[in-house]
Amino acid sequence: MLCGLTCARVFCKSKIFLNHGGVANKTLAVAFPSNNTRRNFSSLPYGNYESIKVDAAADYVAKVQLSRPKKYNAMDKTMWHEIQDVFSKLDSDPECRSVVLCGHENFFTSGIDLSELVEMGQITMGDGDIARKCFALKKTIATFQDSFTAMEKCRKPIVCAVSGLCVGAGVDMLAATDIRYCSTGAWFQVKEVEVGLAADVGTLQRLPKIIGSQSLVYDLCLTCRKLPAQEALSCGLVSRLLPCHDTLMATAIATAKIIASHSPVAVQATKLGLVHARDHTVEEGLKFMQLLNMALLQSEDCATAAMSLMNKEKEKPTFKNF
Ligand SMILES: CC/C=C\C=C\CC(=O)SCCNC(=O)CCNC(=O)[C@H](O)C(C)(C)COP(=O)(O)OP(=O)(O)OC[C@H]1O[C@@H](n2cnc3c(N)ncnc32)[C@H](O)[C@@H]1OP(=O)(O)O
Repeated sequence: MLCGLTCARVFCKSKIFLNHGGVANKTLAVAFPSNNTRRNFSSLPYGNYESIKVDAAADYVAKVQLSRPKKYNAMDKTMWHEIQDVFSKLDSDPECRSVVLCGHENFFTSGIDLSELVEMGQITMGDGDIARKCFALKKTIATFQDSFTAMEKCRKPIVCAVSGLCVGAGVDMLAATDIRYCSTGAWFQVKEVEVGLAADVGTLQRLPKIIGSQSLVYDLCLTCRKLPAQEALSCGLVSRLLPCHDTLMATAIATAKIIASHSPVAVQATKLGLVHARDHTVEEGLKFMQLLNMALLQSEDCATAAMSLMNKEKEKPTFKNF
């Protein structure tokens, strides 16, 4: 903190001095190094996916689109694997600062590909020892869980845009994202009980912490009724309801762009702090932030941002990738 704020003061003074000397741009060059280039996320290492498409929605904003349209984006093994893979890669890609996750304009996803459930059923049917079957199933469930947990672990905030249906594992996935928007006509269904399962890839853990009402959580999870867009908005499952898919996408991208314009250090630390806060007491969360910020307050981003505000700069400062 000391280092960051000291830098801010030094920069601040030098700007005043340089302004008098009429070379303010030099100050900007020193304070806001611009080493940034636009990245096309559709190239390697993101170019070889089958069930998802990865693209650049804007500078520093990756767009991940679920893409098995003939099956309403049902999640087969490939898609589960690719979701895990892409969010792990985006997590450590310094040129990605935020992500927009979307599906098709008529469907986000119809949940797990039912053939995966059949395959899991076959494990139980086969001859062989029950303990070994149990461990095989446990491993499969853990692999599916890891896909969505990779989204939560990805330090880059994820803005999820849902149009049309979002069923079963789609809700588990949605619940692992950070900002959720939908368009008119979207609907959500926690369908697992209807297919003879208890949801096991995140809905039961994350949904109660997203929507305040326990009664509504039980209602949705036990009746499997379809939650319409307007009710999803009023219960807080989504924070914005847009009139159509195009406006939804434009709004989600605009939000992701704003996030990408901020200090990546501050943004990523904020996501870490919020995910931690969800699962800990206030006291534990405050201690966690002491430890996190005793490092991060020393970032040059803090000096840069503070100086820009103090000097009432018209242009937003730029920050190095992270
Ligand atoms: C360890 C376990 C981990 C995770 C568990 C997750 C649990 C879940 O996800 S539960 C939810 C499972 N999903 C479903 O039950 C949805 C099943 N599908 C439907 O109910 C309907 O298809 C629909 C989504 C409501 C859409 O209906 P409709 O508009 O009439 O279109 P269809 O003709 O039915 O579908 C078009 C095409 O897509 C195929 N498809 C749709 N969803 C799935 C799916 N989940 N799995 C596999 N295939 C799916 C459907 O069969 C059609 O394909 P065709 O080849 O054209 O027949």
